[in-house]
Amino acid sequence: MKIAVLPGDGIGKEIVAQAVRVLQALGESFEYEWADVGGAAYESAGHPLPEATLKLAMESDAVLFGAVGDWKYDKLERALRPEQAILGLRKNMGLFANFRPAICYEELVGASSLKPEIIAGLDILIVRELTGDIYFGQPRGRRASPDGAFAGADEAFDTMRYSRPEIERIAHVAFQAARKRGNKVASVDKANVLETFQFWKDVVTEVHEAHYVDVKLEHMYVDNAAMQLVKAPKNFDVVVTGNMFGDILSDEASMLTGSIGMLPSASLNDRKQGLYEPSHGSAPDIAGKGVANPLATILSAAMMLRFSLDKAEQADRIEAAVKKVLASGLRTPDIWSEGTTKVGTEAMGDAVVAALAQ
Ligand SMILES: NC(=O)C1=CN([C@@H]2O[C@H](COP(=O)(O)OP(=O)(O)OC[C@H]3O[C@@H](n4cnc5c(N)ncnc54)[C@H](O)[C@@H]3O)[C@@H](O)[C@H]2O)C=CC1
Ligand SMILES: CC(C)CC(=O)C(=O)O
Ligand SMILES: [Mg+2]
Repeated sequence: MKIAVLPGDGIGKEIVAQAVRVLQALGESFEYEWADVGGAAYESAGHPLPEATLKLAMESDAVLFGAVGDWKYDKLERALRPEQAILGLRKNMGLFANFRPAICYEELVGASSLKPEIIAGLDILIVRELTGDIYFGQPRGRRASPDGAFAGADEAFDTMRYSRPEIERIAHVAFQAARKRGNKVASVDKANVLETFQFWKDVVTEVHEAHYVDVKLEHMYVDNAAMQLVKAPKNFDVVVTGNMFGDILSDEASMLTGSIGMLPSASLNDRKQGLYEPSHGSAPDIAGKGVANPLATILSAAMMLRFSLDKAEQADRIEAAVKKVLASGLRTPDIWSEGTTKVGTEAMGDAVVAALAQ
């Protein structure tokens, strides 16, 4: 089985290196092929998603991805900016279903900025639609404002849109995931203001009534959901929402787990092919310092084993090894607290590899 390894930029290289070491320690005969992506590919090939990288990703059984982006590319024309690489991979591979599990490990209850009783035992799953919404909607651009109070002034615009099939398929994914967990789905929208999200709510309701009446469904406006996530996060089981709201809410949810460095993700298409990446970005502020938390990427590799490579037992082994390492008291700076031992990215990788052998 072939894994495309795309480390990307910033801490992407540091954390993916640790995830690959952990995968290699499993004793499986996976084939790995590395390629540049994002800013690194812009430097080496003049484009953030070169054809060869896309071809490799499309032909592989799974993609292990780090992160892309750096402030130094922010003035490039949009098509050449590193972030276009991850957007292009998601669109071209049809990776419409993004799973972001926010689990608070017992040992990290003290690392969260929330009170222990609010987050102890937390296990929620954010199901984010990943190939539609305002991130991909056309038209978009800049122009002279055609009408209104500021007619003639410069303006910029994007388009929020969702089609029925796009909403139906992500709703099915969320309801089916809920059946394997707490049997509860919160569909997050902004139906009180946006036509796109009134449609979202209508279609989710139809899918529910036609196929999943055994699953408890509630609808929640996104502003309320953002508040409820910090007030009473354990009331959630599966959260299903659009691309932009899912992006924002999953970063918020990451702090319920202790750090964004703990939140893995899986992005799947309808062929079981997937891209696996931490939910965070390239963290230019800490890149090159050897302090980034590699656990979100290592846990994403576990999701890859489970969802794309049919190696659920190996996924369990990695997750158990991560728990052992946390129980032993090792912490990267983002999850460090009094009484635990601060280590860097590589030492954390070493510890997970060692725990696998125990
Ligand atoms: N999928 C992707 O490739 C993504 C790329 N980005 C890009 O990443 C760049 C930086 O974006 P930011 O908004 O700063 O978000 P970010 O997620 O990279 O960083 C936000 C904060 O979290 C910290 N952080 C992130 N990952 C960490 C880890 N593993 N261990 C310890 N601390 C960690 C960073 O140091 C920073 O303080 C931008 O160019 C952005 O567009 C952002 C999100 C996703
Ligand atoms: C950089 C964006 C394209 C993506 C993002 O923030 C995410 O997927 O979490
Ligand atoms: Mg994000």
